[in-house]
Amino acid sequence: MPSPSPAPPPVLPISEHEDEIVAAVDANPVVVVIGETGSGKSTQLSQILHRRGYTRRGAIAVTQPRRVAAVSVSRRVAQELGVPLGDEVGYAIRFEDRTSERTCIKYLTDGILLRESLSNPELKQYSVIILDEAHERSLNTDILLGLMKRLIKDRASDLKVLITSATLDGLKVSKFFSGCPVLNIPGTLFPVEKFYSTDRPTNYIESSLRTAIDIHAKEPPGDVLIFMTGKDDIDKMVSKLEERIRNLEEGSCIDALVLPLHGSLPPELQVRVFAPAPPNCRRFIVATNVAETSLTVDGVVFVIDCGYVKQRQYNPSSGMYSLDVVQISRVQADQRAGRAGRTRPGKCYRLYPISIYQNEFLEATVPEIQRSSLAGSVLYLKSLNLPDINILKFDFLDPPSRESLEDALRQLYLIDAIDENGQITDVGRVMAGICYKFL
Ligand SMILES: Nc1ncnc2c1ncn2[C@@H]1O[C@H](COP(=O)(O)OP(=O)(O)OP(=O)(O)O)[C@@H](O)[C@H]1O
Repeated sequence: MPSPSPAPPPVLPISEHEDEIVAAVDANPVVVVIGETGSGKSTQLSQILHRRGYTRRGAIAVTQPRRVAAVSVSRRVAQELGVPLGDEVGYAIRFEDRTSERTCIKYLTDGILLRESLSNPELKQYSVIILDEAHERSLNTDILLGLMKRLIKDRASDLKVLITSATLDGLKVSKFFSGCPVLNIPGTLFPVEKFYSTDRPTNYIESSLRTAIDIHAKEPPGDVLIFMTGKDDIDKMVSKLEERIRNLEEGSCIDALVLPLHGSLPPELQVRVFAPAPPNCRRFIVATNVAETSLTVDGVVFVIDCGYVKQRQYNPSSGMYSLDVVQISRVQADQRAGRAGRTRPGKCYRLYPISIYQNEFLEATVPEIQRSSLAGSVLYLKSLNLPDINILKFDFLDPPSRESLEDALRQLYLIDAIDENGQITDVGRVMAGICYKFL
């Protein structure tokens, strides 16, 4: 089968800093790369290092906190290099491994990299590990940050680690990695104009609907990405939006197609959003925060951001999780806005006043590690058999509370996963394998 014809290489802000990036990577085991949304971190860094010979000794792994991002970014990189997906460029996500022995650029979820390190703690198959979207502060990425810190001591001569983020506090990460260099890549590709509401709406679904219909009626062609908090809101939004579009006067607007996008959608339905829009048709993509980072949906010009997200919160005193709708952080708001302006100028409608963005939103999302049960992660760390590891003193970028670490140890002891000395049991090892099989 002939290879797909290569897309013209984009001149992205990051491409203009290729020499500087390569010089920093040549000279240091760890480099932090901070770049604005759409500057090219996810798609270009791996290609730059591949071009400069870093795949001669091993593959480049690029982690993503979300499956849909691992698939879509690897697809884009394969397209840019003009190779079939699964050959030199591939991806590995839960239940799906699209790589071969020839794969030298591999996109994978952070959970899959953790699973790989269970059977191969030194991750010798990789010459470069890029932890992408570190600002998301997923639990798995935070554990990987700690593991990378150990790993580069053992593999200082043959492993490079890059940590990339749109907004992560570079100095803090640099300090964590003993003062490693931080490269700030300025510049975005296209401008995104931001509009704020004067008040917080009482009903964000209704307000998003009104804004979407307004765009459809008044704005030139361009797809609309609408952020909702979860599947239930998305289902409601999709059916109401379809109904309102049906009720518009015939011929008053171009055609419309409404597509949901969330983590529990089967992959074949998720990828529908990456297919080109039918001619003369505006697509409305109604998504959770799976669309917040790394994704480029070609055609998206307008973003509607309700300012909320559904977040799991663990309470170690009760041992219970709650699922709460909470305000997003400024980092998340900027990531959401950054989904527009990637292939052309865009507009972002924030359904909250600028004062809320500036004064009420937290600067960054609370790291998942500080709001999760750590039983699975502690079990994982124990199963690695790392020498001299003390879980209560494991080197985390933002350490979880002692209470949640002790809670995790207690829970693991109660289910016989560790013994009274804190050593992992045979049962614990089986459990760790099962946990990470499903990541
Ligand atoms: N599937 C795609 N279709 C069209 N253009 C794309 C696609 N994927 C990437 N691009 C182009 O490449 C640019 C860089 O994308 P990339 O994902 O590498 O940026 P990034 O810096 O990682 O952004 P973010 O931090 O927002 O994830 C986009 O702004 C867009 O112009």
